[in-house]
Amino acid sequence: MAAYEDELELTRPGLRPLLPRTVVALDFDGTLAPIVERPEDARALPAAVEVLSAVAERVAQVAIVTGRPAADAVRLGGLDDVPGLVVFGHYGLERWSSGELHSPGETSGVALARERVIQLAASRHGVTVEDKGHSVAVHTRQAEDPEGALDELRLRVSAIADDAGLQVTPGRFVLELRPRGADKGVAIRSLVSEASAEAIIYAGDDLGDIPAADAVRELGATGVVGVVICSESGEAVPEFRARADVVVPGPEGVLRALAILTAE
Ligand SMILES: O=P(O)(O)OC[C@H]1O[C@H](O[C@H]2O[C@H](CO)[C@@H](O)[C@H](O)[C@H]2O)[C@H](O)[C@@H](O)[C@@H]1O
Repeated sequence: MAAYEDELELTRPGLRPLLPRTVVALDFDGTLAPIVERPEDARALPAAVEVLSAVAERVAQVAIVTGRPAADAVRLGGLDDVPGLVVFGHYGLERWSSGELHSPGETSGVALARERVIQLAASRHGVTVEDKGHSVAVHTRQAEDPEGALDELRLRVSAIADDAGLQVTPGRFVLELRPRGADKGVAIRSLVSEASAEAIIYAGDDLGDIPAADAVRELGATGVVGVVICSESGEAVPEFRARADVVVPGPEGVLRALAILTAE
């Protein structure tokens, strides 16, 4: 237990006094919610609401920044009980706070992409499509050879994205087709700016979290103290782990680190 505390304090000495002026931002899948076979079965750890509520009392802002629709993350996490929580969904395209969702209108190109990836998945055992409204995700975790299936699909999904005017965001056994422009780095910068924060803690694990980690570093150059936590439950991508100050054992480790950091 002391190890996290030591690591967090050693990584950024003086972080604790800055907590009232700190933003704590977390990814959802793999960071608050353990990875599961089917996206619809993901749930935040039962302790998440209690820990995040306690953190919210000590810091300037608690936020979730996820590739999921914001409302899905709130529902799957039971997060509407966390005071003052802000949830950026679709990598920042959507914003949820105090029960209100701000979401853009229909995103052009998604209907075409949806139709084409459903066709693609239909002939491939274990390849599934998650329809997220503003984006679609092609998952291979349930295929016999998830990595092989992902590799086989990359070029085809890329061609569909080009035709639909969308971008492909790869992740763990998933290729997402989504509107260009939003990324987790933009979301992190706006959270820090809105809160006039002097410190930012970000926890994540996947490729989509890299822009957030890079934003933390860029903000560091402007004097904002930053800590990047990698949630490692056996699947964190090396590119994100390499950017982390602290590696903790999965969602339980993330909650424990936050509880230690914000303990009185
Ligand atoms: O930004 P995140 O909150 O990490 O969301 C990224 C994507 O996560 C989800 O997929 C991942 O988790 C699933 C459930 O554990 C797992 O089955 C899948 O293999 C992972 O890639 C989610 O389904 C996507 O929509 C998110 O964009």
